[in-house]
Amino acid sequence: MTIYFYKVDAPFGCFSNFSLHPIWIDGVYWQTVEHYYQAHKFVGGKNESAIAKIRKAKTPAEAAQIGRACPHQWRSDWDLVKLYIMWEGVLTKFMSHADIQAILLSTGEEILVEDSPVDYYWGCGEDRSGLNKLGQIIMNVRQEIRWRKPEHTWQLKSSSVDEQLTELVL
Ligand SMILES: Nc1c(N[C@@H]2O[C@H](COP(=O)(O)O)[C@@H](O)[C@H]2O)[nH]c(=O)[nH]c1=O
Repeated sequence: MTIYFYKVDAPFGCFSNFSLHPIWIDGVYWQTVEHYYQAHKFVGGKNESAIAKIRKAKTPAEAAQIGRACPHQWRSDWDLVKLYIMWEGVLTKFMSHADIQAILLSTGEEILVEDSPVDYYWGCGEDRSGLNKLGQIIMNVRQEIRWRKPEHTWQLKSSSVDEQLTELVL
């Protein structure tokens, strides 16, 4: 069963980047992943003062509004780095908050889809044909957490460390 998420106050709303789960990255505090993601459009760009404005934005919607304005001021490599920035923010979020990490792991192998009616890159768009990059990142993070926390890795539970190493080497 595919799990669709989008609005923070709807089921699986904690998967949205707008959910109020702060993160610390490189000693810097961000109120939400959305604040972190939007601010990074301006790192090394022509208008670095936007970073502080986005960091202080009262809501993730406000952070997005500032971040989406003036695309000509974004860093020139934004399209190259945005997937990595998003992955880092989302991984940090689910590593930092045990309650939502448990919700993520409880989804097993279900497909996760950001059900945005307007975004065909991060979400699936109105007709659900979009790329769903955010859903893909969250599924990747789910697997990453299982690898980092072997107690969640049910596939490996039955075999010993020696057996696992042999499997990896062969
Ligand atoms: N959840 C959610 C949104 N979706 C988020 O917007 C971000 C993409 O922004 P951009 O790259 O600037 O188009 C990304 O984090 C995506 O998950 N947008 C919204 O306006 N409202 C919302 O409730």
